[in-house]
Amino acid sequence: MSKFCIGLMSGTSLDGIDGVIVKINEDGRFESLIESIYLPFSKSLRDELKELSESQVVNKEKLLRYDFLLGKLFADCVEKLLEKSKIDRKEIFCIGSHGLTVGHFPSQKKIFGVNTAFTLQIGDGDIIAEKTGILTVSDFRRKDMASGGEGAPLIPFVDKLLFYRKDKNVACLNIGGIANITIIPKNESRDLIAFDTGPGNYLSDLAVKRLFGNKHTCDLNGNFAKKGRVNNLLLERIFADEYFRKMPPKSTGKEYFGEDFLNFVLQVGRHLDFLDLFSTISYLTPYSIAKSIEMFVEYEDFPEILIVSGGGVNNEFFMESLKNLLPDVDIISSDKLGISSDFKEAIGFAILGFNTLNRIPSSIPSVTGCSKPQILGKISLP
Ligand SMILES: Nc1ncnc2c1ncn2[C@@H]1O[C@H](COP(=O)(O)OP(=O)(O)OP(=O)(O)O)[C@@H](O)[C@H]1O
Ligand SMILES: CC(=O)N[C@H]1[C@@H]2OC[C@@H](O2)[C@@H](O)[C@@H]1O[C@H](C)C(=O)O
Repeated sequence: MSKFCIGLMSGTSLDGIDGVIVKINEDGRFESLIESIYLPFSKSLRDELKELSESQVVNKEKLLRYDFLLGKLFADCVEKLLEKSKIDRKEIFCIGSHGLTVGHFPSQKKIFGVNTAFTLQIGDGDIIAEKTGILTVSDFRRKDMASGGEGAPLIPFVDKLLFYRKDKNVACLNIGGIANITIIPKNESRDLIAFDTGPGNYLSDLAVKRLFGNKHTCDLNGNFAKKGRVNNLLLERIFADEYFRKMPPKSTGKEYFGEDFLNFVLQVGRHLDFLDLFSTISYLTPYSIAKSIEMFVEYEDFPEILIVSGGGVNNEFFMESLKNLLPDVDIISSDKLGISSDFKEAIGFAILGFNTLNRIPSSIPSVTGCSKPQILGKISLP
């Protein structure tokens, strides 16, 4: 019998909460999207979350209170989903909640002789379970990290489930705050490869505000970027960043491709016209994605189709640049294949929650570098 599951996601763009109700069959296969909702954060909440997730100095009390606050906002999102869908909460098998990442430090650092690496997503699962009365799985990344993995990306499991094809190598690209890809070889005996390619909407959102004023929350449809000309010298200088040279598994975050990175680019490109400067910053996203895919040119896994999701699908400059950079790849939005590009990750966390409760491992060693496939997350009983 298939089951209703709820997925909740709040990503690195800090724009709001995506929530879905999906139907999953007993083998763990996605059947259909039943309901979806997007709850944007207010401007002042965004600013607080930005401070919390970017500042090096953490206000302990603020961190803990926001852990609670987000738990409550995620629970509100569940209530809205139930109301909209008219589904009784007793019919929901589980909630899978990603939370909101406030820190992600996957590279090893020795403290008191011990190698450490960890990640933190807030929006406590206990609060969600208590307020909704529904079994909740949260905190998905830490078990992977505990076994030596990067803790990200986790959606590749879902990408394979949704998009695997026998006849073609497929790549799934999500352009969220950070961009990431999953390469799914048609030859099932080959390993899945997935990693964060680098910047995504977050860097573009920061740059648009800095260069064109705070009234802009993003580069709507890529309109500013389309007006400028990419400066190749600046592009090569910023593409020289060591993250782009690293081999997968690798993951990154706003700590890396955020304010500090933007300050560096603005400093190096200070002599440029604002539109050209912005176009170049923006171009770094499709350029680094295309270069990541080109790495596979010599391999049998080179993707013939690129299925794109995430808010970046709406950025025409990103999409047009990708098409020019990858002329041999068929680039389509996941919407064309029946998976909402806005809600793919929320759908993913509903599936990951279902996996946990069915003891299905969701992390993949070839993707995150964990020592063995892990059953992820923490379970909060209602
Ligand atoms: N019409 C549009 N034009 C340009 N950009 C857009 C448009 N609509 C959404 N975006 C971009 O998409 C972003 C939100 O993307 P998304 O919801 O995929 O991010 P996320 O889930 O926070 O990211 P992540 O996958 O990194 O966790 C916005 O911050 C904005 O930059
Ligand atoms: C630590 C963290 O929150 N990482 C996110 C982030 O946003 C995109 C990219 O960086 C990806 O690695 C990941 O999210 C998706 C949902 C994932 O785990 O697949």
